[in-house]
Amino acid sequence: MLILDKVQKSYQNHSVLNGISSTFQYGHCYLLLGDNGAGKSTLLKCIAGDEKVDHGSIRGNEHEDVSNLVALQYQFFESYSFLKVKEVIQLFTKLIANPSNIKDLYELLDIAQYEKTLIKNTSGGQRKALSLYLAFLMSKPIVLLDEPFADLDLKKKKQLFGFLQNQVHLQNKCLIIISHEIKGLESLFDFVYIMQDGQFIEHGTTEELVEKYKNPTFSGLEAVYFEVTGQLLGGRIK
Ligand SMILES: Nc1ncnc2c1ncn2[C@@H]1O[C@H](COP(=O)(O)OP(=O)(O)OP(=O)(O)O)[C@@H](O)[C@H]1O
Repeated sequence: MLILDKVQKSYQNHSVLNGISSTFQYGHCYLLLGDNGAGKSTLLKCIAGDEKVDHGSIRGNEHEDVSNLVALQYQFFESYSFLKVKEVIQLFTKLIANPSNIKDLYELLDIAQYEKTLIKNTSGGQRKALSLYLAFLMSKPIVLLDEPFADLDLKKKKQLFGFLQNQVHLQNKCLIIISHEIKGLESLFDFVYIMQDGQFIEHGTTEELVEKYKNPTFSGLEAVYFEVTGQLLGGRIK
């Protein structure tokens, strides 16, 4: 279990997380929605221990340090410029105590097609795919993903959807996913949290929220997001 208790974080007097509290369980997948700058990435970095919180706490059961239990996929992978993709994967596989066998993810992300490319010459999409692969290679029980579906075609999105479902239900992981590309993927998410100005302004199970918020133009979570924030998923309209 991951417990956030009144988490606060500021950058140079700019308050980014304003007292966030919640509990996240293993075997569930959580969708984190919010406008640009709402604080979503900062929250994931704090959970991963990459950023220190100013006040409040992030912990597991019995006050355990969760940062060792967490793998974070970054939006951009900038390291190891002069290594090839395959070499980075080999390096990580050697460094990790119990690397996961995730051949299906390797194939799904078409990594074989660019495994001989230097990191500095890979495309943004390929780097993202590599960071997604490394996040799962690490065999951590809590995995935090930042826009994993972006840059994937519909077929790949569906395959990744299946992979993530398997990670949650068969591997009993806790996934927290920032994603604005959720059309047709809603059933992956057990719970939805909507962030605004560093706070959760709404949360609940996907079913509860879809039942609570209806809209004549939008359906599913698009309707929920519009009703709660007055904005379109992925773009402002107010
Ligand atoms: N290292 C940093 N130093 C200073 N300000 C930062 C830093 N990281 C984030 N911020 C600021 O914190 C706020 C929240 O940023 P964050 O990246 O967490 O938002 P987000 O919800 O993930 O946005 P997006 O959807 O655009 O990625 C923004 O105003 C951003 O400029």
